[in-house]
Amino acid sequence: MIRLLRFLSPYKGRAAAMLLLLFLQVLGTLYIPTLTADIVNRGIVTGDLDHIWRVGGFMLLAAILTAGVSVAVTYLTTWIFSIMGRDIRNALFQKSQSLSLNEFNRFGTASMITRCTNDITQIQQAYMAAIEMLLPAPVMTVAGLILAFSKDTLLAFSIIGAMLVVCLFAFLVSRKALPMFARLQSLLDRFTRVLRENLTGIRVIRAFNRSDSEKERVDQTFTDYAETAIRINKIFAAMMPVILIIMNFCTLLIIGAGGQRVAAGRMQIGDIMALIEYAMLILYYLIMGIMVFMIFPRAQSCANRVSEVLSVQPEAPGTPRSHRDSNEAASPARLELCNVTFQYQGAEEPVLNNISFSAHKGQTTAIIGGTGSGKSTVASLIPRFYDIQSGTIRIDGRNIRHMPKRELRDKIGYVPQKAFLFSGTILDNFLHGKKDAGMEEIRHAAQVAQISDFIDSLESGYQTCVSQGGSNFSGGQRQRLSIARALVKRPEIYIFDDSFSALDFKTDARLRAALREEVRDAAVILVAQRISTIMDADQIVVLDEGRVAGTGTHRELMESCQVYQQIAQSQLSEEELA
Ligand SMILES: Nc1ncnc2c1ncn2[C@@H]1O[C@H](COP(=O)(O)OP(=O)(O)OP(=O)(O)O)[C@@H](O)[C@H]1O
Repeated sequence: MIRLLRFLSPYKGRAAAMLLLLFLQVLGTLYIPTLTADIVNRGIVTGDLDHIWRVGGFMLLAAILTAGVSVAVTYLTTWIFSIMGRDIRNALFQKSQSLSLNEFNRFGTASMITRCTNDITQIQQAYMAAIEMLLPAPVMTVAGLILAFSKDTLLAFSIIGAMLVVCLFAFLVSRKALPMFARLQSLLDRFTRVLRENLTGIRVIRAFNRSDSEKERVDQTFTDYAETAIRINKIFAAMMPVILIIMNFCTLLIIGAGGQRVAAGRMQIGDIMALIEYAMLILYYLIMGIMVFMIFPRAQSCANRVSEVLSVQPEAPGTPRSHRDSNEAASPARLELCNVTFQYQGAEEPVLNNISFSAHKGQTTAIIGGTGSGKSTVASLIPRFYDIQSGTIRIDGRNIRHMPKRELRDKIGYVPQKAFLFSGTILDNFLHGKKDAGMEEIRHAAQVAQISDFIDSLESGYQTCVSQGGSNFSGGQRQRLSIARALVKRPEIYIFDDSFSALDFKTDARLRAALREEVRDAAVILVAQRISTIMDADQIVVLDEGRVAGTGTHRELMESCQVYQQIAQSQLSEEELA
């Protein structure tokens, strides 16, 4: 919690004003009982009406001012911590964008969503409660006790006695409640994860007739969360009557003992009223302070989870350099992979071993291989979604580790295996490729991607709404829209990660023909499963269990590479093979 206070620094002035006003609010709150005692002792008891009016008017003014100050404190507290929450969320989001996929996977999407939403809300609420309830507590207690002692020593000690009983009781309650708060947070993570899985995987669940068992699983998650929350609330529900009994008992004690002292002439009646109010204020703030202490561990565990993400040092960030090193010789290749070895975090062995190939401007380099041979992994290493363990990847002779990620990714148009569209309009999705793209460029990209006829046939054309993830389009349409989005960007390197798989053969062929013209200045990396998609490529890299089994053209590989021959034989007819 302390570490996150750095997010307050831009609002130091307002925070200082808030603390000053809070102090004034406490003073005002304590001043009113003193005036009450004065009215009773010197006005009511002596029948001095003037004194009652004078002090009563003053008391009204003090009450109005204190109320005004308290509104200002609440306003400032809410403003500061809402803005602070926004800033933490922004920082967390930006951090999550800068993490490598390895680092991101360590937290998981569901947990990242909980950290960005609920965790920060918990932190905000804890800070606000601390300001409004915890901070005034010591001032209120010390000042209240001083005032109580100034009225009567014995009765002031009875207030201290009540405070000790409240503290002991709160200690016993907190021992039970604190572990439950920690459990509640991890249950919330599970809750988000299961819910997300069920909502995104709804089709699979229905197709496999798993609705009932999934319903049970979701229900169990909700129940676990609800039961823990109910157990916590029960503890608090039981706590409140006990605390009220302690407060009432303290009031009775003050009235009983105070009455005897008034009868003995050692105390005035108004002092009893003041003492009761001091006792109530002290006990109220003490209880509120204790409550805040109880919600603090939960907020602390949320703050730890947020800080954990914020403090991640980017994995082997490399040193951005604007120029080539002396050992980074100018290379004719646009993209070069030299002895690249890569292992996923937590995996037992590397998925790629000593991969080397070069891709040239104006040429298509295809990557083919069996499922799980590492094709998509190669594609994801080029934009540095993951960092390699050994070897080098160069673009125009520059090691990609020495390039700022933004510069690197500006050079790349990446079309992922699973086409992903953002919610918004078709046009918005194209503009993701290039913010300032004109309509001409966009139409041209759509034509090359063989999707312009389809868009034109839609009633709202480029303004057609895209649902979350692009679910209102077919797989093939989503793929072509994703390809068009990459084309709008006009990058130096295109990476198509099995992005033609959902297209029929005719569209696939037409798209590749149009693409050849379009990408003359760029290097194209084309990952595919279908041999017909890559047969015409200038160069084909064959992967087998994370190693290069052969490199060459279709004709060369048909003669020299056994793995390629097997793939070709399984897919092509006798005629095509001949
Ligand atoms: N995030 C990950 N963490 C751990 N292992 C992974 C991860 N992603 C992929 N793998 C493993 O790496 C290997 C290569 O996967 P990759 O997706 O690159 O294969 P592929 O050749 O593209 O397969 P396909 O054609 O089926 O898409 C697989 O064995 C896979 O299990």
